[in-house]
Amino acid sequence: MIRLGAIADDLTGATDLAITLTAAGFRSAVVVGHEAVTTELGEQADAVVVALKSRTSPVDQAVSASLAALDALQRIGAERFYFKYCSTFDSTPEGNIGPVTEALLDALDEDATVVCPSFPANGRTVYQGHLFVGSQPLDESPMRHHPLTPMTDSNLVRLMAAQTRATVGLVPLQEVHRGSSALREVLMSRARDGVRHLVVDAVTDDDLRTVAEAAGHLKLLTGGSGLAQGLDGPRARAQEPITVRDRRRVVLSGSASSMTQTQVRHGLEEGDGVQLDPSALRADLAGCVGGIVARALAGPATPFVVYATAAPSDVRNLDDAPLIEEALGAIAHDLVDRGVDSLVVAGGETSGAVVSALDITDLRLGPTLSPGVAWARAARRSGDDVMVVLKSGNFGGADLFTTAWDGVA
Ligand SMILES: Nc1ncnc2c1ncn2[C@@H]1O[C@H](COP(=O)(O)OP(=O)(O)O)[C@@H](O)[C@H]1O
Ligand SMILES: O=C(O)[C@@H](O)C(=O)COP(=O)(O)O
Repeated sequence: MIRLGAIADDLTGATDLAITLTAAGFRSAVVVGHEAVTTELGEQADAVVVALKSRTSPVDQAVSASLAALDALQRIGAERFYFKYCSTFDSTPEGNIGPVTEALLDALDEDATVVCPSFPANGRTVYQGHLFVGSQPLDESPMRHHPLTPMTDSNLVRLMAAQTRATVGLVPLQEVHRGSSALREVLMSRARDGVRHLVVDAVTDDDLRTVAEAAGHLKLLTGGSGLAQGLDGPRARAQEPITVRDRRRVVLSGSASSMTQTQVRHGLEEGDGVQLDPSALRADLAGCVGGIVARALAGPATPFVVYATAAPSDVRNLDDAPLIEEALGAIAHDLVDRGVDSLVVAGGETSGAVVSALDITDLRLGPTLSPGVAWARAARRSGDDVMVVLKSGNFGGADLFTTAWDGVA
């Protein structure tokens, strides 16, 4: 019987959470969409994370996909749940974090939950309800210019209140520092007073462990992956061995995040690459894909980086986003068809597109490269496996695109 059922609003978020759950001693599996949740999986894993692509989808679609995932997880025995969203609270003014949390609480007949995106290992902390990225408030960080979910406020209470009709309240750090028993009393009493979404401050991993312990009575937790450090798995040895046979090292980057831009520039200095040109893609998608695949296969570039954005000025028209995703998915498909057995993919939406083009059903996490970034063995519906790193936009060091293969190749 699985101990934890999780729902992640994008793919990199799902792998990020599974990395933390694996470290916390859960045998974890990431599955793509609710249809891939099976009874066998429930027997093999202690935690199942359903990866959705719902972060920027219309609210009603995000809600129905999340409820379908909840239902599938309940069917394989899950009684405790985790809604994973971005540690930078990536969302639109109307959702989808608020409406999905609300719908999950209703379906579970629960009064309240915590809202806890803090992830100190990657510089995301929450103080007095304000989300910081490193030393900058969220709205002064590069997230202000994110192409799909620009974040122009750092106040989580205000952001969440705009996305839900229910009451949102703040549990400040002082309450967290009183320890888990006292904090649990606070969470319970605020819930009795009708506060449904409890934004809890946390600036260190210790704070997160206190929050997780205090929230032990809640059926639903919500947050980034950091909060999951405080969950106790059955301590199974859970990491998947990763083996890469093919020498070619290809990075597919649709991410427009500032860390990815640094990684793209570094990768181009160390290896080779090509930038996607939306107008050329629009004119002849198949021709562009074929040309790029041929160049990547000519290798052995270390690495070969296919990228959409190397500088903020590269993002000219957001309407190009689906075309870029389609192209990167098609490139991934052709490369794997021709024997490439490992790919580093940057960006959550982009990872969703690549995973769907490769018809991947589930992922098991292998060695970690940096907080929130790890290799995974991805099982395809066709029966073969491919090794992937699905990198969240702002995660990983500057040299990730060159060093990712050290130790597995
Ligand atoms: N130059 C560009 N022009 C238009 N859209 C872009 C460009 N670069 C990236 N995108 C789109 O922006 C989105 C980036 O989201 P994602 O893959 O989640 O990465 P991140 O959140 O790290 O930026 C994708 O849909 C991608 O196709
Ligand atoms: O919590 C996080 O920051 C990540 O797991 C995540 O969700 C990042 O999303 P993308 O930047 O869209 O990859």
